[in-house]
Formats: sequence, C-alpha cells, structure tokens
Amino acid sequence: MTTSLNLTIYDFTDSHALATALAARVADRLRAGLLERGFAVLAVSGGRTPLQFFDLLARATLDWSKVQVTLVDERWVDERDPRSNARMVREHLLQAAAASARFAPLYTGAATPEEGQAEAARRVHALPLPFDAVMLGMGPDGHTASFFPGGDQLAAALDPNLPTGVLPMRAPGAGEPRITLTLPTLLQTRHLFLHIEGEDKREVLARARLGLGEAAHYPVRAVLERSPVPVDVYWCP
Ligand SMILES: O=C1O[C@H](COP(=O)(O)O)[C@@H](O)[C@H](O)[C@H]1O
Repeated sequence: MTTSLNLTIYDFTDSHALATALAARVADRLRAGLLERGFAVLAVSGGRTPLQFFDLLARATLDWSKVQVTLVDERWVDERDPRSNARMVREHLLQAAAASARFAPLYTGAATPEEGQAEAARRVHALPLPFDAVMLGMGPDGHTASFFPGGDQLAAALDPNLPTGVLPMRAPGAGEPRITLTLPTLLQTRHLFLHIEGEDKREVLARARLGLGEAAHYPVRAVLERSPVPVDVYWCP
C-alpha cells in the first residue's frame, strides 16, 4: 500500500484478487449508506476493466432494491452496441442479487448527446446525492470518465464554477461522441475509487501525480487535485 496526500494505492497480484477486494469494499460502502440514509447511490465507469468487479459486486448481500446506480460517462451508442457502457452494467452488474437495483442510464436514445443532454441531466439531478461511491477508470491517455485530453468541452466539464450536471464530449481519442458527468458532479461523493490495471496505467498515474510535462494536463490529475475525499486507487498488473 502506498499513501500520499490525497491518494492511497492498494496493490493486488491479479485482477481477481483486486475485484474481490474492491467488490467487498464497495458493498460495505453501500451497506453503510443504506444504514444511514435508507438508500444508497453508486456511480460506475464503463470500459472493460470493471467487468469482473461488477460480476462479484452483483452477488453482494445487501438490499439492492434501495440502491440507485448510474454511470459516470457513456458512449453515445444504442444499448445493443457492444461499446455501450449501459449494456455492460446491465449484463454484469444488474444481475443476481443486484437485479433489483434501480438504474439511471445516461444514454437517452436521442440522436446526439446534445439532444439527450437535458434528459440525462434530469436523471442525474433526480438522484439523491451525494453518491455513496464513485468508481472511476482511466485510459492510457490519462482520461477518466469522458474527460478526454483535447475534449471539446473538457474545460467546462472540469470547471468548479459551473452548475452540476452532464456535458456532451467529443475528442480525437474518444471514438464516438460521449456524455459525461461533470467533475463537480462526480465529486459529490463520500468515497472515490480509481480502478486501473496494467503497468502502463500505473506509469500514467505516476506521471499524472508528479505533474511531469504533458502529464500535468492529464484529466485524471484534475480529479486527484480537486477531490475533497481521499482517492483510493485499486491496481494490479
Ligand atoms: O471509454 C471509457 O474508458 C475508460 C477506461 O476504460 P478501461 O476499459 O480502459 O478501464 C472508462 O473508465 C470509461 O468509463 C469509458 O467510457
């Protein structure tokens, strides 16, 4: 375990050990929320990394009918598309015990994220924040959620002075158009986790922490700098 200012890194030997520990930790956070408020709210990332974590968390014993789940970001594609983050959540997290959780997807079926933005924002604003836990991932380019380097709305998405909500995002490295919770929105959380796997991502994170060269502008660094709660990083090779 490595600790610095607002960041603790938990190292695991493999992805199964990581997913097991992370699922237990997040289930505990949800149980604590249920005990305290009678409900719990969880925001998760997409991509491929969380798959095993989702499969294990879905089996956790807790009152999932009182848990609301949303995504930190979404690729603007239909849920039948294999790249849909919502599809991954439905197929891997909203299963087993977690099948009774309520899900607020960000994709609305509108033609563009700009057209879907108001409805996606309405869904997010209907959640009883703060989140009990926000789960972030990170790409090898230092993006997290859909805060992409060179993103057309990156500055606005990271702006602490703008109202909370969601923003469309288009970027050279993003593939399809995106929609993302803004940074002030996802920082309304009691616990913040960053789940990364692979030596390359550890190196990216290390450079972002030090703020060396172009890594000073990696979007993930903005999260590390501004998070009001410690960031718990779960990593394995
Ligand atoms: O496109 C995305 O990528 C990131 C990282 O995905 P990973 O599979 O490399 O961990 C993910 O966190 C984000 O939610 C997703 O939209």
